[in-house]
Amino acid sequence: MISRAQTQHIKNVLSVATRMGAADAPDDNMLIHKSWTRCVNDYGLDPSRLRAPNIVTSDILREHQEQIEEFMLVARVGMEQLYKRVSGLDYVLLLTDAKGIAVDYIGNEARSRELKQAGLYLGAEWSEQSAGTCGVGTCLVEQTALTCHQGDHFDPTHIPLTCSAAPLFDPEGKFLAVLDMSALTSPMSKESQHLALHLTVMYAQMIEDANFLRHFDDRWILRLGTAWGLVEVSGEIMLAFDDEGVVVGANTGARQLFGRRDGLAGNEPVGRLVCELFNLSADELWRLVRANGSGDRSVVARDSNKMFYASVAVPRRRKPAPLANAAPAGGQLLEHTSYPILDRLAGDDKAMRRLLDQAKRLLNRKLNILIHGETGTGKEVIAKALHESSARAGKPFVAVNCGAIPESLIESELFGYTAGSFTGGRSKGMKGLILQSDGGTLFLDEIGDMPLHLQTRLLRVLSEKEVLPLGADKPVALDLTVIAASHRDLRNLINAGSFREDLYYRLCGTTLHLPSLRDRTDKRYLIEKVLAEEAELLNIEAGISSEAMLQMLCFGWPGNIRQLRNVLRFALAVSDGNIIMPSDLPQEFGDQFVQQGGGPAVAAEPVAVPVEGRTSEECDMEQLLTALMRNKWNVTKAADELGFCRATLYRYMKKYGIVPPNLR
Ligand SMILES: Nc1ncnc2c1ncn2[C@@H]1O[C@H](COP(=O)(O)OP(=O)(O)OP(=O)(O)O)[C@@H](O)[C@H]1O
Repeated sequence: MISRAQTQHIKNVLSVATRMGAADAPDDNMLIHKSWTRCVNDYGLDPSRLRAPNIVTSDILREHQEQIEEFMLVARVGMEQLYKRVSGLDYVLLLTDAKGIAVDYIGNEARSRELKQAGLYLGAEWSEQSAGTCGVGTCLVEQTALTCHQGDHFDPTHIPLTCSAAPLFDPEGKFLAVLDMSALTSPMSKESQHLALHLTVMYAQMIEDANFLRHFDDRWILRLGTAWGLVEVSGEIMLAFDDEGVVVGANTGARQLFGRRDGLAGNEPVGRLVCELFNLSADELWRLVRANGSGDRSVVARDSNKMFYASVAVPRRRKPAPLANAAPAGGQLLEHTSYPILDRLAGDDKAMRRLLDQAKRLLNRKLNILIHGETGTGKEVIAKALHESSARAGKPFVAVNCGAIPESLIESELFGYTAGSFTGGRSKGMKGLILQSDGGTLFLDEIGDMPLHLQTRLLRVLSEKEVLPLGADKPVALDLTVIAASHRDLRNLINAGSFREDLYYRLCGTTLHLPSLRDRTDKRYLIEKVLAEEAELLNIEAGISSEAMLQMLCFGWPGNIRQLRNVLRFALAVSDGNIIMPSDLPQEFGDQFVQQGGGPAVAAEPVAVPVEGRTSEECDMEQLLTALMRNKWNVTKAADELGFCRATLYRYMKKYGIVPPNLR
């Protein structure tokens, strides 16, 4: 049902789109009106056809995320900072890629239904072609920051929204992403969004510059600014150059100064000598490096005659020197990326592989990490693996379950106490768990259960890097990495007032989301791995029958990998031989299998499968059965899921002797 306001909006859009098409009359809302015209004339969109938001599938979303995943890590830090600035104002932050797909999102979880309905959500497609004129889509086309406020939107369903968007470019100057700050409701006047646009532009620039510095962390960086005291920290204009003084990268500010951004004419600074671009001799350039912030730091750009203050930062990381007998000239040395402890945590599950790649890149950075996942998904296991793969391996790894320590003891356990400082304490006092982890990693499991007053003390430990034991008059300095974990969404706890927002931001330098076992596609790998580990403890060789394997693959695993380990331990204990049979599994396995329509359709005779490796035939049968059971034996749906036609699916069923339950 179209409202009166929407009908008026449609008329307005169509009248502008046809008028502008005839004579490109300038007006005060030019960008928006040009976009309406494109939507009608170029993309054939009809404003009277209301569109539901297009949210892509999780597989497609993952593909888009994978394309820019390194950049996303940097952007996430900026987004969290920005969200902190605007929290309580009901804004949502979206990061879209250059195709307009929202690859990252931060919003109020309590309003996630409404936000999803409006398309302000992870996976939403906001290109102009798909959504019409909007903050992200129009920013993508115009490559400039803008606010698309209420009636500026093309689609009448979007007219309650306000969206401020800013473009992000990669270190080569190519369009990379859009940062968008949107709200479901806002005051009528577009001016009300002035600050929102300003903040979006500012954080987009900060993210872009952080990405630039990450990309060129093995190069010299020349920073230029117009304020003398701020030039070391401002990223207004940055050029990366090599040991010969040749520019190898320029940020957006520098590209604008030299009149060129991707595709636009001008003098490309990359490839030229720094001394050619400014009135600087080579000696003066290196003097700037040595001056380290003091002395005369003014330089003048030769093209524009503009004066700037300059500073030069030394490379943060040196490229490894080529090895003797290394690859031929031009060949690349591979970076060392093998971390066996982390690598063994997953098989071929895409989400886990991505998470592990992300984890590897975080190693040895001074970042605290938050791990989120259902109980038993392996949060502590991954925290320990991160510790053991880092330079802190060999130093203490101290795990604390904040939910398991009685509230009355948690303070003394964590912070420790001096002799005689509390009744019932040890006479010599006690070094708390925080201090015990000095030099290593402190793993705080179930951080959401930590009482509020201790959150305040923990925050102080993290920000000041020192701890004050109970009864002590002087704090003790420490150096530690904190990995915190929770199965609950901490943002909900923040909204409910039981978790400190500042502590949350301090803890989540980055967040790793562990998938639940039922969603993992490497269940067979995990079953075989945990079975091998349990068998080794008993000093036996163990295997598993095809049917028991099938029942385990089809099980829902509410207790995740912990439950898997317990089930295998139980099965090995009750098994007659060393091959686990369906009868060795707890009762609920058989029950769930029959409810899903499984049963003795295949491999009535138990067959031991080797713990390592499997044939492609077994794999196909397994996929086939899983798809059939997941779709309640609906052959059409199962075939769709597998990407076969029905006839092919029937052919496979015949080949493996799979009989649907209703025909048995
Ligand atoms: N990748 C893995 N490979 C083998 N075993 C694993 C793996 N991940 C977890 N486990 C096993 O699962 C069990 C639970 O792991 P862990 O304690 O790390 O889970 P958790 O998510 O921290 O649980 P909780 O939220 O209840 O504290 C342990 O027995 C652990 O050995």
